[in-house]
Amino acid sequence: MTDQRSGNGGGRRRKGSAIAAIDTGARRGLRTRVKSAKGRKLSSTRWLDRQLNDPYVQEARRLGYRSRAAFKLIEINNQFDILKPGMRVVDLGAAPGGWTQVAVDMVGSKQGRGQVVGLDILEWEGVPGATCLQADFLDPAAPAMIKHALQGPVDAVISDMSPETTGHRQTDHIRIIDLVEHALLFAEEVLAPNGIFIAKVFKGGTETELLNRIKLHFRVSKHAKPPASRAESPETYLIATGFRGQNNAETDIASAELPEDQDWSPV
Ligand SMILES: C[S@@+](CC[C@H](N)C(=O)[O-])C[C@H]1O[C@@H](n2cnc3c(N)ncnc32)[C@H](O)[C@@H]1O
Repeated sequence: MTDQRSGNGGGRRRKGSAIAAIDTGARRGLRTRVKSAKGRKLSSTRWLDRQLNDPYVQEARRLGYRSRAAFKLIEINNQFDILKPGMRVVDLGAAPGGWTQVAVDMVGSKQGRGQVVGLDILEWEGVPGATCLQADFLDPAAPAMIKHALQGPVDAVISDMSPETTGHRQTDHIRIIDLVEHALLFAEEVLAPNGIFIAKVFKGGTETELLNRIKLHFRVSKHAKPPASRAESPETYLIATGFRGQNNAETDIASAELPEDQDWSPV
């Protein structure tokens, strides 16, 4: 995976070796530390301390991943065998780019296979091998912007989008569900038959309506909390596979038009 790495940093990396390194006891250490902090707000010193002691943070730095979140996608993929060479992937809530880097590696877009399009509301640095866009996904023009960048129907829509949390459980829940619903509607438009949808949700909060919709459009749906997801975080991931394919993705993507009053060029 040496040349497939999309970020900074040097050294060679074999497939899965990052996770293997963390698996050897370090993850157990992480769990202990995180549990001890559970329920308490961390001071900036303790936050820094936790960052320095977090093996995922250290491993991300060593391997040139832009975020420790990269390992969540690697672990989800290890568990569900989702991303494969040649796939076309849309990554929502992509900044600073950890998932995008992993997706680029897995589909082989740097070697001319597959395609990765990432989007975030924040300013972010482009990831080599991916088309990186900056826009609010809730902006009505954002789906057209992504479709415009796509070269055909999508195999996986993956969303790690999360709103800024307020600490108020119900507000945070409503905000993330809103993002997931928009991501799901978009996935229903662009996915190829058998496509995959992954989205971050908050535990205990996946609305029945949302789950019913997922069941209608996908053959299998599950929840997963990868080990890299901090134990005290309410986040969990919804994994839906086997898109039933009742759409016009090919035509819809090919005919997407952008409003002219804005600069839509990739970052
Ligand atoms: C947990 S971070 C994603 C980390 C990323 N997956 C990685 O591996 O580096 C969540 C992201 O969701 C983005 N986000 C939240 N609301 C958004 C929106 N309305 N449109 C686009 N991105 C959004 C945030 O800006 C943030 O970068």
